[in-house]
Amino acid sequence: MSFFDFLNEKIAIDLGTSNTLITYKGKIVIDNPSIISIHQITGKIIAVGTEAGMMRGKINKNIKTISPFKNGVISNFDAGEKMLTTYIKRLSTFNSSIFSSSYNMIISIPCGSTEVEMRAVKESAKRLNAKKIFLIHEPIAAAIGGGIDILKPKGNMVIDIGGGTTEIAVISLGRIISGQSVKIAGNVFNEDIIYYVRESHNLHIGESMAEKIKIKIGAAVDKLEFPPDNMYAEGRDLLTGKPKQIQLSYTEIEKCLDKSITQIENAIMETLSEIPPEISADIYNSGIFLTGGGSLLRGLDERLSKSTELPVHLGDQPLKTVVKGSEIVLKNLNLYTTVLVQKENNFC
Ligand SMILES: Nc1ncnc2c1ncn2[C@@H]1O[C@H](COP(=O)(O)OP(=O)(O)OP(=O)(O)O)[C@@H](O)[C@H]1O
Repeated sequence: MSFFDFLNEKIAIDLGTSNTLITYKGKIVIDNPSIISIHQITGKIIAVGTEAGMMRGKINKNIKTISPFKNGVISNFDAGEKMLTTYIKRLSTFNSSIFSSSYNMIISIPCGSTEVEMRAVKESAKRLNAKKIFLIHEPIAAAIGGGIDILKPKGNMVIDIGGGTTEIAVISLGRIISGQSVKIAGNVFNEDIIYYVRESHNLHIGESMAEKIKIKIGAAVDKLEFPPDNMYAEGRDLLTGKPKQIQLSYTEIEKCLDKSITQIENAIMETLSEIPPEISADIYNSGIFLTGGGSLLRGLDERLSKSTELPVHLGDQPLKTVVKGSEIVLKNLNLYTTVLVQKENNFC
């Protein structure tokens, strides 16, 4: 029996810019928005997760709604820790002593994380009583969660489009050999929609409305086989100040997202142009694995396939791939030790 077998309790965490997912005993037990509402004066937690998300843009000046993670890393330490503590405490529904006992924890982080950011994540986890804390780069976890055997001497390309970052990585023998972490992902798509609606329809919409528009009619190509119906969007008329409703089509949203998607395409092309020819040959045959919530944008796989001239495989449950992969690594540490983040394998 190895050392790792003695560490029984295992928790995998995907601390995403948009969503926090936690697995415990092989099940996803927390799947909530990464948002917390805090009273500005007392510091008291008002709401966490879905409930806090519903409060966004609708609360009084004493209550602040905070997204503690920006571009995948903690930007507000206090709020991030409070949110994580609440979620870990919720695990006591499954094991009443989990918060007082110590456990093994794996946390996925973006490739571009600095030493300081990684230390901050580890420190927060330590204060949550975690015994051993492992870090894993998101694309590695995504590839494993997507069923790719990354330990083989074979090149694989993974693109994970999240809320804050798009992680582009070429992996071989369990290591990222080339890659980029670009700050263009779901949140920027929302900003594009807010800007477009303001400029073209004189309507000021909030973040939640932009998110709804993206999910209901967002598209990456102008011709869809199954186009969504037009939708109504509400906000404040910039000219009269009154509440107003407009109608939007998916082709409008496709146009306003085009610039950001082109930037993602450019980063993919740049990464492809830097890899060794043997790896290029592998990727020519195996194609690209596309995952993360942003990959759900209609027609994005088709568009990326056209621009790269490569097959693009869309994973199922793209919002859960990273945490699933992290969980697999934590359960099989003897096999996957080399894929964990260590100073010497921090390539991207
Ligand atoms: N159907 C959909 N169409 C388009 N975008 C979607 C859809 N569903 C979810 N998203 C977007 O996916 C993003 C969240 O994806 P995901 O949970 O993979 O990211 P994250 O892990 O929170 O972020 P990051 O990896 O950048 O830290 C959000 O921007 C959300 O709006």
